[in-house]
Amino acid sequence: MPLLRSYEPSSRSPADDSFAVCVENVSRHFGQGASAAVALDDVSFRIPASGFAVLTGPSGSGKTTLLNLIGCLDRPTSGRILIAQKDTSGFDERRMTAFRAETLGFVFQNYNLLPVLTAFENVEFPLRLIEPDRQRRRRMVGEMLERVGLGGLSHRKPAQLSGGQQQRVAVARALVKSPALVLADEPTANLDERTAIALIETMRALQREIGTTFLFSSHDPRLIGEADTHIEIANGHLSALHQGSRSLAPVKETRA
Ligand SMILES: Nc1ncnc2c1ncn2[C@@H]1O[C@H](COP(=O)(O)OP(=O)(O)OP(=O)(O)O)[C@@H](O)[C@H]1O
Repeated sequence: MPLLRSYEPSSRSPADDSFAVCVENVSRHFGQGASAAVALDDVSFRIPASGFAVLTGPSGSGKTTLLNLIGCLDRPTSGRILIAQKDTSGFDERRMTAFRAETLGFVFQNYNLLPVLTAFENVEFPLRLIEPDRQRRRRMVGEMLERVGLGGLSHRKPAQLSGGQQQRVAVARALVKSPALVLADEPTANLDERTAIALIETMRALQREIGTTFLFSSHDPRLIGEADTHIEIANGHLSALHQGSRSLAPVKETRA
């Protein structure tokens, strides 16, 4: 039986289950006094579960700040963020770390693979925290590397792989634990056109197969064109939210 599994959220209600991410009235301020900066100001939106979402905005608009908050790498100054029906605002550091390991996968513009490890070991690395059975872990890694088209190259180290192949290793590493949400920061920025298209197709196929939700920060029109949800931010505010072919007004939430 294939080891790739569909993500099954610990449901509270059918209404909750339909969203992988709920950002509710989130603000993030940095510094104080004259040096204070408002990176995000009262931002609210939702990303449906098992979808392809893209986040766009001009330089300095707050994209990285928002991805860091959703990735549980930072905390909002006010507001709250629910991921896979879990309110992350009450998490202490230990819970944040465990939640990241279990629920989130990350793909970076510069791949961020560990250079001393092979492709296989890079993909296996995040599983060590959550899958103690070595045999099972190795089967999951092998299956995922096959799935991204790198079955024959699993013994190679990152320096022996092309940029596109390295990014496939990074996608396999992010997806091997079937996370609820994968956050990807400009994943196609360093790839040529053909390689980028092939990577987008692979991510889309895996998203449909596993049911993981993807949230990309990207300027890539091919990724934006593929998105089910398009979140636009400008100057720390939600400027537009497009879902499917519809364009929705920014969602204003009141806290429960
Ligand atoms: N640690 C910080 N301290 C002070 N200001 C910050 C900090 N991090 C971000 N900012 C400010 O918050 C705003 C949003 O920054 P952010 O990095 O989120 O933008 P971005 O949309 O990701 O930009 P880019 O596309 O250029 O990477 C900017 O004005 C930035 O200067």
